[in-house]
Amino acid sequence: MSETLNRQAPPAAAASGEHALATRDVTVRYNHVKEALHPTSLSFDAGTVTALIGPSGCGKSTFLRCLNLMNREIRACDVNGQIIYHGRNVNTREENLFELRRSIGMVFQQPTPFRKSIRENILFAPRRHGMAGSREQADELVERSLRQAALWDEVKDKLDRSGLSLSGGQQQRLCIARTLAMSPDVVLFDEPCSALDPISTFTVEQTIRSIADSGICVAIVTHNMEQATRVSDNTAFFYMGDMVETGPTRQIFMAPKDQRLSDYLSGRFG
Ligand SMILES: Nc1ncnc2c1ncn2[C@@H]1O[C@H](COP(=O)(O)OP(=O)(O)OP(=O)(O)O)[C@@H](O)[C@H]1O
Repeated sequence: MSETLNRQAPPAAAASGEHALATRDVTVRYNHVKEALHPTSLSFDAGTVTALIGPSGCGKSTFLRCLNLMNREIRACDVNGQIIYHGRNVNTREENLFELRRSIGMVFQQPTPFRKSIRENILFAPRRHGMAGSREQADELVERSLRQAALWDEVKDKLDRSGLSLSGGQQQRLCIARTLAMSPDVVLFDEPCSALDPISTFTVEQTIRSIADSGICVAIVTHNMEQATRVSDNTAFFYMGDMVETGPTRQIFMAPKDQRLSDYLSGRFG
């Protein structure tokens, strides 16, 4: 834990003055009534991992889904406030979701490979976006994406096998590779390891870290405090729909300011 917390400061992506992603007073209501997320302002920089932590039902997944407008897929869900992607508010009806989600990818709790070969899992979205035209380009994209997700060595000789034939941890890395194939500059992870064994978790965490180290902005919802300390640069703590405290991960875990965060970290509730 201390080794992770001693990590050097993340690349100064914010040196340019612009966050990869930010929210300003974002709120979410389900069924047009219940405010599950109270006004939340948070920013995310390229090359960093931000962990979103807090007890069950506090609104972390709700908030994460705001970041690529995924809550739009939920009926009667209102998202207000600004979601600013490279300086532009994308929380407008005019926003092209297809294009936005190409740049802001998402990996879910349960690995969800398509019922297709490993190769076709990677190429599915790029083809829909008119990428990966020639056989050579497609091969290059498959290899690059699988390498980035630390899966290439394990599957390079069986790219035509079904993605579903892989183990759970490999399936999750296939889903990560599939997301990376679109060359996103933000990747959102919603509890990506909660269905995985410890060894697969370790590999996925390393992958998440290397994705951020390659310059991509990463946000991850996690229940696992150790995981937050291992992979993240910054942490935001949510409680009952409020983003209560945020800061460098070391500070959040070593010197929490808010009593609720202190209580949460000491296991008084969870
Ligand atoms: N589709 C939905 N419709 C109605 N209410 C919802 C919906 N999704 C979430 N909620 C409610 O919004 C609140 C926040 O839920 P959310 O899933 O964002 O919390 P969370 O912190 O991610 O929890 P968990 O860690 O258990 O996944 C909860 O009260 C939840 O019941």
